[in-house]
Amino acid sequence: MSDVTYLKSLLGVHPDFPKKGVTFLDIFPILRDPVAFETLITHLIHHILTTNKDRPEVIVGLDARGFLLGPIIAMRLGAAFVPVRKGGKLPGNVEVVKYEKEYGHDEFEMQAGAIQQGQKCIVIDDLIATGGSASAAGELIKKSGGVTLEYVFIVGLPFLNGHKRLDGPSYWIVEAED
Ligand SMILES: O=P(O)(O)OC[C@H]1O[C@H](OP(=O)(O)OP(=O)(O)O)[C@H](O)[C@@H]1O
Ligand SMILES: Nc1ncnc2[nH]cnc12
Repeated sequence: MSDVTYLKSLLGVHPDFPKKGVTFLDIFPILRDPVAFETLITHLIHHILTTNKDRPEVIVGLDARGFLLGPIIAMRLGAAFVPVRKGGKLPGNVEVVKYEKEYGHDEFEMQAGAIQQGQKCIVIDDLIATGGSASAAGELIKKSGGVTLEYVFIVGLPFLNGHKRLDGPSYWIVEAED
């Protein structure tokens, strides 16, 4: 079985969560299986290193499920990890961007000075739906002077066209069907 088939087989599928009409795709069964989790991380590292000719200097993980992947990937690549958090949770000076997502709206923040001018960044999250969250993270990176090499996800919902809103290339391992 390929990595992709294996990881897809473990995804949880929850119709009408968190609200009617949304089918929630749950990555936690992958994290509960240590072999699957290792497969996932190795797949993402291999993808990042073979697709980007520049080595990433910063892995930007999105609140909350991007926090489960970003630090592991950053450590394996010898890169910095920088969190993008929901509004009001980070101390000190922050950059702020408001955004719409598949089932509501929110606010993302990044600590001022977390990314140095010109640093090469990869955005990591569990899933891209409308692309609102990832594009807000891209805006925060730009405001901080960073450059986004790629947006990387476990799951993509390409029928929602979220990837078309991003200012750079994107990749997902598993494609969800409409
Ligand atoms: O492409 P979008 O339409 O923006 O949707 C994708 C985002 O939605 C989910 O996070 P959520 O905001 O639900 O936060 P959580 O991780 O704290 O549950 C998911 O983890 C992505 O970050
Ligand atoms: N369909 C979905 N499943 C899981 N997380 C999501 N975030 C936004 N849309 C989602």
